Parts: sequence; C-alpha cells; structure tokens
Amino acid sequence: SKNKGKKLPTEEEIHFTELIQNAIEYAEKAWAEDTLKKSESYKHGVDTKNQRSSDGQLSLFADEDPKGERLEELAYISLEATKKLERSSNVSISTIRSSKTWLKIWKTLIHAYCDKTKITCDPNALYRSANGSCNNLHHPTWGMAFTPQLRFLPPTYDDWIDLPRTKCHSGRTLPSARKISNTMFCEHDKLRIAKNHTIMVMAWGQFIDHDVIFTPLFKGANGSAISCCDKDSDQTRPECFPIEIPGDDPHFKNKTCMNFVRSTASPSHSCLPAPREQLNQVTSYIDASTVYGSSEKETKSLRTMKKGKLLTSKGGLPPAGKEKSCVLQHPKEYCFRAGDKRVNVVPNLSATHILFINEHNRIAKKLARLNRHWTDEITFQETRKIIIALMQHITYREYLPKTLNADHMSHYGLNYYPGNYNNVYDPSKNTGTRNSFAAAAFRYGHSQIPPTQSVLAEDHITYKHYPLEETYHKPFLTQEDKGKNVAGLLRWLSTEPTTCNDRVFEPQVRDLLFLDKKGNSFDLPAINIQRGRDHGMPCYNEWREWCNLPVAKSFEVREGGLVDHDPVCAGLLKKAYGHVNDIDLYAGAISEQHIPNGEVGPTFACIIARQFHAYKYGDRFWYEQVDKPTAFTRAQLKQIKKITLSKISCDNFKIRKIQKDSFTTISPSNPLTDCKTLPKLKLRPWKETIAQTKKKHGSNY
Ligand code: HEM
Ligand SMILES: [Ca+2]
Repeated sequence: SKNKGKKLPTEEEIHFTELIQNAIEYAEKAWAEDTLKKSESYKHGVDTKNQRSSDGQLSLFADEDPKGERLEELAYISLEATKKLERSSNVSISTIRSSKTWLKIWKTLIHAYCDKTKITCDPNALYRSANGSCNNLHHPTWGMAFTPQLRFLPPTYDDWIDLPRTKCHSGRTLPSARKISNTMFCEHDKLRIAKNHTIMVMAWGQFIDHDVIFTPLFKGANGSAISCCDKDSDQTRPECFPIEIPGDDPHFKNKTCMNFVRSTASPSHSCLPAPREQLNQVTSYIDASTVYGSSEKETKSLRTMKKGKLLTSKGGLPPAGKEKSCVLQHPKEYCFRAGDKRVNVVPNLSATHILFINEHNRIAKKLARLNRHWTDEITFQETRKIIIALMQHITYREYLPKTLNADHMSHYGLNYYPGNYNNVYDPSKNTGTRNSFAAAAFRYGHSQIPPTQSVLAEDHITYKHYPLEETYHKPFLTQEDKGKNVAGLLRWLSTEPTTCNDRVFEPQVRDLLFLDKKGNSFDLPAINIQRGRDHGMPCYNEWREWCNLPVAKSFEVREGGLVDHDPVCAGLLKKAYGHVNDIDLYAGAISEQHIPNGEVGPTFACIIARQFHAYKYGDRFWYEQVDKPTAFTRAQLKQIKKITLSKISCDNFKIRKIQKDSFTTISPSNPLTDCKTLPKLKLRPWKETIAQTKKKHGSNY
C-alpha cells in the first residue's frame, strides 16, 4: 500500500482514525450536554450564587480565572474521549500510549484540545516571573501556575481514568468519609495541647500551603455554587461526589448528604491519553505568590506602581476586593483582595497576609530612599526578592524543624546553613506540588486548628476570644478598630500553645466549617478523605511501601501490623475500615504516632520532606545562592539570614515584646524580650551607585 514517496494510510490507521474521531465527537457532545445541565441547575435554583451560605463559601475555592475555565474544557474533552476510546477499541490507555500509530493519530486529532500556550524565556532575567514560568530554563512550565499537579504515585481511580475511588478491596463500597470522621476524629475530652509550639505553627502552615497549592473546584453556570445534595436534581452530575451522612450522626440531624464538588480535571501532561490530573492554579515555588499573585496581571493589580509599593487600604490593610468574595456583616466592612483569593477564610490567615504586605511596603520605602535613582519596577522587584527570601528562610529555618525532626531535616537536605551560601539548585528536579502532599499530607495542619480566633492585648494577659465558626470568611475581626486587632492576633498566634496534631479535630472544623445562618456546615477532615478519593489517591499501605515503611497486613500493633499506631488508633481504624488495604491515606497517616521530636507520623513526614526537598532544590532562584546575577550578594544574604518571623511582627505592628522564636512558646530558653534586641534587617548592602544600576539593568533602565 505504498505509493512513491507518499504514504497512504493503512487499514489499521483508517480504523484508528475513525475510533478516535468518534470518541472526540462523543466527548464534545457530552461537554455540550453537561454545560446545558449546569445552566438548567442554575435556572431552577439548585445552584445558587449566595456566598453567605455554607455551599457558597466552599465555592469560593472554585476556579474563577478564564484560563482555568478554558483548561477545564480541554481536560473534559480529552478525558471523555480517552474513556470512550478505551471502551470502543477495547484497548487500554497504556497500550494506546505505547503504540506509535495510535499516538500519532491521537496527537493530530486531539490537537485542537491541547493547551498550546507558548512560553519564551529570557535566560538573563534577573527576577522570577509572576506565574513561575522559566524558573527552569529547560522546562519552562515546571512549577508554573495553571499546570497539572504532579504525582509521587500513579492514581487509583475506580475506572483507572477518572472516577473517584469508591470501592474496597473486597469490592464493597468504602465507608462514608463522614462515618470515618465520626469514628476516628472526635474525642469529647478536653483540648489536646502541643506543649511547646505556638498557634503560629498552624498559621504559617496555612500561609505556606496557599503559596504552593490551590486546587480549583468545579463551579456552576454564572459562577454559582454547585449543589450536589438537591433531592430533585439529577444525581449523575459529573461535578458531584457528595458525602453520605450516616443516620445516627451526632451533629447533622435530619440530613443524609454533605455537599462535595469535585476538583476540576487538568489537561494531562503533554496532552496524551492519560488518567485524570488536578490543576494547581498558583505557582508551586515558595515565591510569596500569596502576596504578589500568580500572574503578571494579578501582580499589576496589587501594585501602586509608585516607588515599588503595594496597594493598601486604611491601617495598612489589604485593598478591597469583590463584595461577594467574603461574608460581610456591617456596611463598613469590605472583603480583602490579595495575591491569593483565600485571604478571607480566617482571621489568622488574613493577619499573615497583612504582615507581609506591610513588610513589603516598609522595605520598599527604605530601598527607594537608599536608591533614589531606582525606578518603581526595580524597587518593587528588589523588595519582592527580599520578601520571598524571608518566606523561604522562615519556612526552612523556623517552621519545618517544628514539623519534621532533625533526622528528616538532614536526610532530605532541608537544613538551613548558618554559613553564608548554599548553591543547591538542581535543574533535573521538578518543584511542582504533588497531589498526595496537597490532598493529604500537608493538610495535617487541619488537626492543629484551635477552636477560637483570639486577640491578645499588649499586657500579654487580656484575651478576647471569638469562636472560630463565627469568623469563617468574615473580615470583621481584622477590620474592627481600624486594623488594630491585627497586632493582637499576631500576639495570640505567637503566644498561645497550639492544638496538637493527632486524630482529633475540634468540633469547629469537624462539625461547623463554614457554618451559615441556616445551620448548614461541613466536616473538614471528612472533606479531606473525600478529596483524596476524588483525586484517585492510592491508599495508606501503598504510601507506606513507597516511603520504605513496613506495610500493615493486619490491624494489630505488632510486627506485620500497624506498627506506627497506638492500640487505640489501630482499634479505631479497624472499626472504621474493614480491611487494612482500604485505609485512606489521610485517616491512616494522621492517626500515626509522631516521629521523635516531630509533629507528624512517619508517612506524612516522608511525603512532606520529599515535597520540601523539591521546593528547595528545584528552585533556580533559591534564596541561599550567591555569585549569580539572580542571587543576593553575600552581604545581603547575611542580612536576610538574621531575620526571624518575630522581628517582622515587631517591625510592622505595635508589638514591643516578643520571644525570639515565635513558633515556640515563651519559656526561660525563649523568653519574652524587647523587640529592639532582635537582629535587624539592615538595607545598606542594597545601596547601589547609578553606574552599578546601569550595569545591572542596562543603561536606560
Ligand atoms: C482555620 C484554618 C483552616 C481552614 C478553615 C482551612 C480550610 C480548608 C478548606 C475548606 C480547604 C479545601 C478543602 C477541599 O475542598 O478539599 C482546605 C484545603 C487545604 N488546606 Fe486548609 N484550612 C485551614 C488551615 C490549614 C493549615 C494549618 C494547613 C497546613 C498546615 C492547611 C493545609 C491545607 C492544604 C494543603 C489544602 C489543600 C489546598 C488545595 O489543594 O487547594 N490548611 N483548607
Ligand atoms: Ca507560590
């Protein structure tokens, strides 16, 4: 069947072409039908646009960016087509992926539904891009916003492509996530306190988590919140995966269904036929994207464009955002806008945002005075570079050692070098946030959430407590008194001991997450389990194996069983799950006994350490490097390394006394001291002559 030079398609090729074409057409139809269904649900009032409701509050985690919407469609079509193709051809996707003929035709026909964003890098750029592109010059999309999350282990969907994991090894249906939560995550005795860590450990964890990961959820037509529990509506909506509430539920009476909207699918890596992946809509780098946003456009919208400063409202609070992005209770209140959309979720999070916006403006002001010839852009970028370095420094020097222990820190190369520099960049390492880290391991912090948000007065004695459930998405606490409470919040965060990380979750997050006026709310740890199933997360034992830890063959706590659990937790796991191979990663790992001197068990420690290794070694702009145009000078780095989170709190708020390490409770070895005694960031090393600036930025900078 060969003509001179020109190749006619073989019979096989014609057959494959037809199958793939049919599959894509089928997928296009399904997308159109689904879009119609969504608008019907909106028209009939099933999906609504009330951000004050608990569903509405969860939908603030949906994707909003047009870029995300476009990717959602691409992913939908290519996934549906993949599934259809598998069915109609009777060939598995792995076979399709390993056949040149199949792939060639797939690539040609699916082309219209691939993300064709072209990226050109400037290898000499002095600063990071806003969206994380071109950090890795060989792989410009590594760590970039709006790319698929990576995986340490392949997914285990029910159909191996995209249906959530719902089946046990026995073939029966897995127990409901809420039922597991009721069995394992509640304890009626008193609050459990971690003796020497402050709530700042929790608050910093959340702030950093938002820097590296934001998984978008589906949303309904016209930006409405999808409601998966409407009795009259179609139960087969592909965006839905509601959580069954057991009949004897201690909190949710007369309710059988907890809303749960699936994470959107992401186009696969390289647009090949592949199982479903989830998106990350923020940069994976620890690059203060919470402060500056994850796109050029966002960054611009947060700047004053004068003297390098960021926009603020009165009292140094963040600028106002969309009215519907939080829950307002008084005409004077407004929703905050920051680099990350989740800024309004809880006051402790808003407080860390506010702290770093203020630190940015404080430093920018000084740099602009020191270098009167600098443009707005240079002052902005140099300040941003310092802020990012401070975030990385605090995370690796102060935060991580409280979660992991010294062994893990050194084994995974996470230690901070007291010496000057550390050229660690390895271009073969991909920073990208891993699915298991985002959907499970780094949610360990949810167990540290305390039952209140509080303000501690300057006397370090007087507290004002607000029940946590009254503060979700409500900015009143940070805006009251012209922002004066922020100092009190920071004082509380760095003084009060934290709730310990274990299998117990406070009722404020387990029963009352996003409580609304109608009394509707969510269970956060149950959502975490369900999210793992939504993402096809492999089970606990599979992660044990991946981490080189003993795999459990029984629920006993001796060799061959759950060796890292105490008998009580092992018993609860047995009660919750029929078989050890069914244990969800989140439930199995959160209930492990901690590694010595750490705050997590060995399984989460392994995933968290591997991910933080990637954040450090995969970052070409890692703050500890020197002798490169993109790096700090040695004198500058020396200044950065002196700084602690405590000092930043002191420098921006009316805080006069604080202990040196604000992640550790006040004690004789970490006493309350005068802020003035803490080492100070001296900006002298940033002073440049005009000639030096010209040399760096070009003569008409
Ligand atoms: C009061 C504090 C907090 C609240 C109210 C909160 C609430 C939430 C909610 C509602 C989600 C989305 C759940 C879903 O639909 O799957 C989420 C995700 C997450 N949370 Fe928290 N959280 C808090 C603190 C923390 C802390 C302290 C950490 C870590 C130390 C943390 C880590 C995460 C991570 C890694 C995700 C996944 C993010 C993503 O993939 O988009 N959270 N949290
Ligand atoms: Ca980031």
